[in-house]
Amino acid sequence: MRLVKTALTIAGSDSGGGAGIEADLKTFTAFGVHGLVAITSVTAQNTQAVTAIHDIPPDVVSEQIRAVAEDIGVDAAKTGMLSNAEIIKAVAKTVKNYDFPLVVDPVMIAKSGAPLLREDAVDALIKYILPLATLVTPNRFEAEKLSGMKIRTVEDAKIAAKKIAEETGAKAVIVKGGHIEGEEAIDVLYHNGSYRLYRAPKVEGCTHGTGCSFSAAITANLAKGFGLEDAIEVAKKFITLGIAMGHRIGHGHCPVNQSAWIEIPAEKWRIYEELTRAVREFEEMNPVKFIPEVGTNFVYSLPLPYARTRDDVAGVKGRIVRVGNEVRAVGPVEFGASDHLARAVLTFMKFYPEYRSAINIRYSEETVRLAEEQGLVVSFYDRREEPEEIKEREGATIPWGIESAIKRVKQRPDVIYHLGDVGKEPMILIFGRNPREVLDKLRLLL
Ligand SMILES: Nc1ncnc2c1ncn2[C@@H]1O[C@H](COP(=O)(O)OP(=O)(O)OP(=O)(O)O)[C@@H](O)[C@H]1O
Ligand SMILES: Cc1ncc(CO)c(N)n1
Repeated sequence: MRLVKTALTIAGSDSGGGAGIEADLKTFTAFGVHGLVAITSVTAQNTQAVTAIHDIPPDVVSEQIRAVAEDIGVDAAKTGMLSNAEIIKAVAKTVKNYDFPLVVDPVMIAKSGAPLLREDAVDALIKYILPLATLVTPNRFEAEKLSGMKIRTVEDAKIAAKKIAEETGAKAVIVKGGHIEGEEAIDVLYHNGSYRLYRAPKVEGCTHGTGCSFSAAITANLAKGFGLEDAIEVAKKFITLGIAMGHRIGHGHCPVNQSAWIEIPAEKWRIYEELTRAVREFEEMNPVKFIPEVGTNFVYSLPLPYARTRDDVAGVKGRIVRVGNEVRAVGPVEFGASDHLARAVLTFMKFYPEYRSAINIRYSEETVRLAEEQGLVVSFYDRREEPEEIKEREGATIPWGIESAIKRVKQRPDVIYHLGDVGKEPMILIFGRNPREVLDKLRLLL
């Protein structure tokens, strides 16, 4: 028995790695599905343009499908760029020999505006491929072409989805809302005679490869045995995250980030483990004299580009306090458990992205002197220099303070302190790439 599921993509290659086969394979991997490919066309492409297209001979496309289907087996497949009518006919003829579910992304034009399907091949797509589709995933413009009607609203999308299903014989159609006006990206599914809407807020981010990655995510989840509607639900979450976390590369439309889906949870788990261990070590060091009145926190942030808000930074819930003669963490390590120190580390990362961990300890002149003697780079900020408009803005003091302390010294600081203000306890912050490094610096001060 084969334990891993397989998904096949029949599509073109995007040398920029943002769309096409490359996006599909990354998406399959993000869902733990083994990816198979039948390349239809090689494009020279980047985030700005498609500069060359070389179609693969139709019999070679068919043979790629046959080779993997016969030996390995295909749990679900998708089509992307099919380029010309001959390839379309060859693909239709070959996939008919097998009974895997087929998701058809009717790719016509790239984000950059380049045609990826010959004008005269649209009819072939309708005639030969759509009748075989478990699901068709047109964007607004593709749906207009396939239905022959204008689409401006969700209501229009509903009519078009039904029309495409009824006229082509596709089992289900989802008209995607990325190009339809509005605050939300609403995708309209027509399936088994009824509608279902999939909604997500429109996010600022990277949209090269959204259609490919979305249909690949649906295909991967079909391969895993999800029902169609559940597969789409997961794919919708996946694509929304991928757009928001897009890789800022190239000079045109930047690509979706398919690995955010697995990287964020994996990193969170690693951070949780490392920080929990470090907090235990800190407790064992029992540095009673380092615990300030407000308590200590110890934080560790997700890496960039995932570190955006305090919820992306792990800390100790309830802080680390002094109980009699002992140092104890009040609660467990959790993401979002720190406010002040999380903001400090997020600001620090703007200047030194690898420095993701920090701890705050009680201020004393002696500790600051010791840090300097030990060769640590020490800087400070003075709350009395804080501009009025910063004081008035909720949560702005710490970012301002950390930034001014960083700018005060030529090297990257290890330690930043401030002397407090009315009702504000003075404090020392120690920064490091990870909790281990923070503890190593702290040991120098014991
Ligand atoms: N800015 C956005 N914010 C959130 N979701 C979006 C955004 N843009 C597109 N989407 C979603 O991404 C998915 C793909 O839709 P889109 O309409 O962008 O496909 P496409 O035009 O085929 O993409 P491609 O550029 O790869 O051809 C859909 O689920 C859509 O709702
Ligand atoms: C190869 C390829 N397939 C699909 C798309 C759709 O975005 C693209 N830009 N390039």
